Amino acid sequence: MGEAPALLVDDVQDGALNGLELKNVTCKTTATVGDKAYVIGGADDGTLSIEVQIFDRSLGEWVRPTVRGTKPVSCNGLSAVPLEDRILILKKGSKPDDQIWFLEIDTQYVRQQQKILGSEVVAWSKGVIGNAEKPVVISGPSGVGKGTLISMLMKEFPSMFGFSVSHTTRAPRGMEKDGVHYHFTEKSIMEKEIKEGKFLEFASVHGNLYGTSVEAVELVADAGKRCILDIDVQGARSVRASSLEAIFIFICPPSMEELEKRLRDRGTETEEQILKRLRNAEAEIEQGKSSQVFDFILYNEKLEECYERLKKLLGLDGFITAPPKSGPIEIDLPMDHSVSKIDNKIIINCISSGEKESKNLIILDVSSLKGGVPGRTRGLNFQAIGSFSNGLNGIDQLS
Ligand SMILES: Nc1ncnc2c1ncn2[C@@H]1O[C@H](COP(=O)(O)OP(=O)(O)OP(=O)(O)O)[C@@H](O)[C@H]1O
Ligand SMILES: Nc1nc2c(ncn2[C@@H]2O[C@H](COP(=O)(O)O)[C@@H](O)[C@H]2O)c(=O)[nH]1
Repeated sequence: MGEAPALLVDDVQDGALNGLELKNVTCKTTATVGDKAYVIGGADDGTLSIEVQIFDRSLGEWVRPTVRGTKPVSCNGLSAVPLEDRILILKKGSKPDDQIWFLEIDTQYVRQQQKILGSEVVAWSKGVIGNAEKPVVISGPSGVGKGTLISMLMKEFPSMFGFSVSHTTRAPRGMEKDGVHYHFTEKSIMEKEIKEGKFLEFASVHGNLYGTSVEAVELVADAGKRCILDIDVQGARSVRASSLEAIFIFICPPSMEELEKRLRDRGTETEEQILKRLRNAEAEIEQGKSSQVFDFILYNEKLEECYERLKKLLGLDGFITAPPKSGPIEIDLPMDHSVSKIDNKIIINCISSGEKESKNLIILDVSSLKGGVPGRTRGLNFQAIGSFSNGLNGIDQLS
């Protein structure tokens, strides 16, 4: 049986937190986890995003953490519910797709960032109802046919897959477009952005810097599509170690001779580059076959056969046309609500004007949360009880 409902929202409307004065507090909320009180709300300096400050009770001092992820824009009020490794934030008076957020405070990603920076880090991720399909990471030596296979998949299933557009410091090839094939950038800029935590992974490949930005993966998720990442083995290893749950596929050439032929026939690299890519290919193939990173290895000998096996792996064999795309499920929370928590259930009590008590409840189940950075916490489930004037977006009311 669950414990008695406990109101965990601690609005600091009176400007005081445990006897400490807070200046200009408007629409701020605190959530206490252990010795730390997280003060979350609109910035005092007039910026539009929600800011975070931490009061460390054990040290008796304020800490301004490094904040990773896209910050939510400020709103008319916030509720905060501490969970194990993150704080659930419900935004009042925001659009349905912008109401549920998580402030990660002790997730794998946050701990990793704290280790790198040696200071306090928190990270924002948006709450997503249900479970989206896992992203697909495709790796393999240069010239094996990754891009060709991905193009075929995107052409056949345009509404299902979205490509994660990487950043690179290499020069564009003839037909390549900035922002479509890659974000072409400069080394110094990319290095600065890596330090700022904008990249999910990055690696030096064949003498240039390549990386997947958190935003590149978020953009695909926002479009309701399954993300495909075309990255090298080092990048795949980094993603495997991150909080992003994905399927990892390694594409192998039938032989080194065939790989060389494909690279030469493609005609996009200089002789020096071809030789460098072939040298690197031997080590990549060895790592791809022996490492624990990859879930599947596909040999790309005959293109059509390899493509059919790829579709089978992704559960797409037998699809005559792409399955219909369903929009994201959203809940439209009313402006007036109170929040409590019983076990893994967050009870949102929706109070209509004139009512003292409400019979309208939304119950958010946070028992199966997954992931976090880059940008999204998935696995939220919900149940709606009663009649809602605001209604639920994208789903029928359950009772
Ligand atoms: N099974 C195949 N048989 C013959 N040629 C192939 C096959 N698969 C791909 N190719 C050709 O090989 C060349 C390299 O393919 P592609 O550019 O897709 O490789 P890649 O793995 O994406 O390389 P990179 O990592 O350098 O981007 C292309 O010209 C493509 O048309
Ligand atoms: N670790 C990463 N590797 C990447 C990324 N984007 C591409 N790549 C890999 O680089 C090589 C070379 O690509 P090319 O376009 O110059 O031929 C190839 O193996 C790609 O898979 C990335 O974001 N991160």
